[in-house]
Amino acid sequence: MSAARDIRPRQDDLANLASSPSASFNSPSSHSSTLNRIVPVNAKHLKPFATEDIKVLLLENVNETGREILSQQGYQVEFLKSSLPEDQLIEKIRDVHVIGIRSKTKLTARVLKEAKNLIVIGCFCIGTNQVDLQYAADQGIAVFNSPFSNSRSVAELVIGEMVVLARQLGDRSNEMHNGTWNKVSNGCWEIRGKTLGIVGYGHIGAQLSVLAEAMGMSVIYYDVLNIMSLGTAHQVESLEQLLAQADFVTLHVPEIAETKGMIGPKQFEQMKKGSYLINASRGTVVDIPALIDASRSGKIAGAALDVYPNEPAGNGDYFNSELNTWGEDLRSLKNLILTPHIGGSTEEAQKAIGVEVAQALVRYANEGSTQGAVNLPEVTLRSLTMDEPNHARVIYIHKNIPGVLRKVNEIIGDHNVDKQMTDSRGDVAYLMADISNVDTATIRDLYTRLESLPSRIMTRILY
Ligand SMILES: NC(=O)C1=CN([C@@H]2O[C@H](COP(=O)(O)OP(=O)(O)OC[C@H]3O[C@@H](n4cnc5c(N)ncnc54)[C@H](O)[C@@H]3O)[C@@H](O)[C@H]2O)C=CC1
Ligand SMILES: O=C(O)C(=O)COP(=O)(O)O
Repeated sequence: MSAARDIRPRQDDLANLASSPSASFNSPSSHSSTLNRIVPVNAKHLKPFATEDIKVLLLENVNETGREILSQQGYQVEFLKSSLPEDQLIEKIRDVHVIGIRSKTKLTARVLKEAKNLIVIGCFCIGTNQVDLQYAADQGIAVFNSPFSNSRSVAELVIGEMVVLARQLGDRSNEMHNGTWNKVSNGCWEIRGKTLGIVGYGHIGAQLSVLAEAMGMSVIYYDVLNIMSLGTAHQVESLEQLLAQADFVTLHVPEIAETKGMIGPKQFEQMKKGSYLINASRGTVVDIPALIDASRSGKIAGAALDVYPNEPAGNGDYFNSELNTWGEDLRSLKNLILTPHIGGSTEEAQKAIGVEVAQALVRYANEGSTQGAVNLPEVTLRSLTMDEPNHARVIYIHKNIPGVLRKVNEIIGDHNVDKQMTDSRGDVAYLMADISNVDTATIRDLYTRLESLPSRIMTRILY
């Protein structure tokens, strides 16, 4: 069995590498020109560095299932319960190879520019709008998420909220907490027989559709894609049609340019009088001042919000509601449920997300597999074993321009390439090749030559 080693870009090893007899390294000028280092690692699994060298930063209270998987790899795992303000994030991210976040932490181009050692981002949630995915891809940084592990939790929350809104339970409960007995049936309804309008019929919307029908509701949905309906739900052609028919409108779209302010004054006008709005997608999808107006005027009979345009960083922080033009805020409204972005916050969801995303991070760091990545082409080769002596896996992330593969194959083609896979996504391409019968000096030489190609974004060699 051979010793397993790895070559990886790493900024803080200038001294080690500059003295390397078999390779020359230039000073770093950008993320993609950071330096590499060669570290022996344990022979059972191939690692990108010596395991104890990998620095992982986990923010926003990532579940312990994920923390354990990463710690068991021997990585250095730093865990924080909340997100960080941008300046502190920039300080911390400079040093780390792997970062795990949830929906709050914004990984903008400005932040990522400082992340010289970063190879991968794990979003321990569904949404990836908080990450500049294209910038990350352009730097060769892979991004993973958990596409559906909390979908059911969100769908169940929405079902619960519809009953709570239809029966004004939030207000009744508040009154009782204040010592007031107020037994009313006016404006209180069953949800059976009502129409639910789902905007965005993806993982959450579709799951909700099934649950709502089981409660006796009729389901209509609007989506930019033509999507097969479940049960007896049916797709409508426009948002306007949905708003005109639905007793409950619930939003399950991603935060993208097209969905910002999707529900504003005009859409509240188009809703049925006495209907309800639920938003557990992203805060920017609903115009909050318009919601306040629609609630004050009695156009809508209630609303449930789980997400906000500006959310506090951590527990205990002050929640500041936006105001309408009259200076009225959300907290003053009747029959309004406000929850602190807990749609996906169940034990089941968080445990499953912890496992799923941490495993993807380990697979990427240890083996280079981009299966499930949201910003890079999905490329995978079968798992590496250390049974094959003098075996190396070349990972070459490069600009998707003509002629690159010829150049790469000129470099690796003199060796025994056992398998190779390449794919592109937009301007970025990802190549993986397993090579046998190569010694350390050859690996260094391959690395140096690949690094010197103008198409290079990031080179990693696992061995
Ligand atoms: N409150 C919470 O804790 C949680 C919130 N979320 C949010 O919910 C969103 C939806 O989640 P999933 O259902 O898993 O996403 P998904 O990607 O499975 O489904 C989204 C659907 O929205 C549709 N869509 C996109 N743009 C649209 C537009 N302009 N008009 C109509 N439909 C449009 C898509 O075609 C897709 O079918 C996530 O992006 C995330 O932001 C997700 C999980 C938890
Ligand atoms: O999964 C998502 O997109 C969510 O919005 C849940 O976010 P969270 O992990 O609770 O910060």
